[in-house]
Amino acid sequence: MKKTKTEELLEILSGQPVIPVLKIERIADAVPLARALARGGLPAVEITLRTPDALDAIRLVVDEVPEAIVGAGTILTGKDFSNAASAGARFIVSPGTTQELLDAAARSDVPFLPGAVTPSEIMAVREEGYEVLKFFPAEQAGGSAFLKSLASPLSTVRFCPTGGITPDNANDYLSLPNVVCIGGSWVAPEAELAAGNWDAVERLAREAAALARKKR
Ligand SMILES: O=C(O)C(=O)C[C@H](O)[C@H](O)COP(=O)(O)O
Repeated sequence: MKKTKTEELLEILSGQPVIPVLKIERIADAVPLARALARGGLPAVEITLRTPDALDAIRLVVDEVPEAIVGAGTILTGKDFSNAASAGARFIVSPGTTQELLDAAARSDVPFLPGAVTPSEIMAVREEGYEVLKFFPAEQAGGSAFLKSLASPLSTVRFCPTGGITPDNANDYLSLPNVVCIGGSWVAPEAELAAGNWDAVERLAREAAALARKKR
């Protein structure tokens, strides 16, 4: 039987503890970066639409790095959604949720990870059929303590928190029952990208991939 979009999304997100959030300034970095992350054990990545070449970067990685699972992030409009889906993104991530995005997601076969923070926002998105959500900006919005408090009243909802997460606080999130994975940019630091230091990126990815969902 064909998987539902939620099943597809959960399969991708639960495959690794950390989803790298990538801002690709130089298109030439896209392929070696995705390869280094995959070698380190993080094949699923979120390429954000925050740079002019982001859609081209998605296309390139989809074409040239078959081991990568390419998602698109910073999706703010219905047009962004359809552009990213056409570029080959396998999942679509937004920092928040709008009706326009929900409509675009409903028309598409590509799974959507919508953002929500407050109980009311989460309940509204849940009414639309979403039970796997992005929680952004995680640290600034209340961090792991906030997420933990959502687990009992909103027990069916699970999150991928991002924003301000580092190796130092990663386990605070990964140890929560309502966290599927975390997102973060620390595995692809700008300085290492600028220097083309793919071995360093691979090392960071390997460390991130080894983060365990251990209990506190
Ligand atoms: O662009 C998006 O779609 C976002 O929601 C933002 C990113 O997830 C965070 O910017 C990552 O946060 P840092 O790891 O603190 O850099």
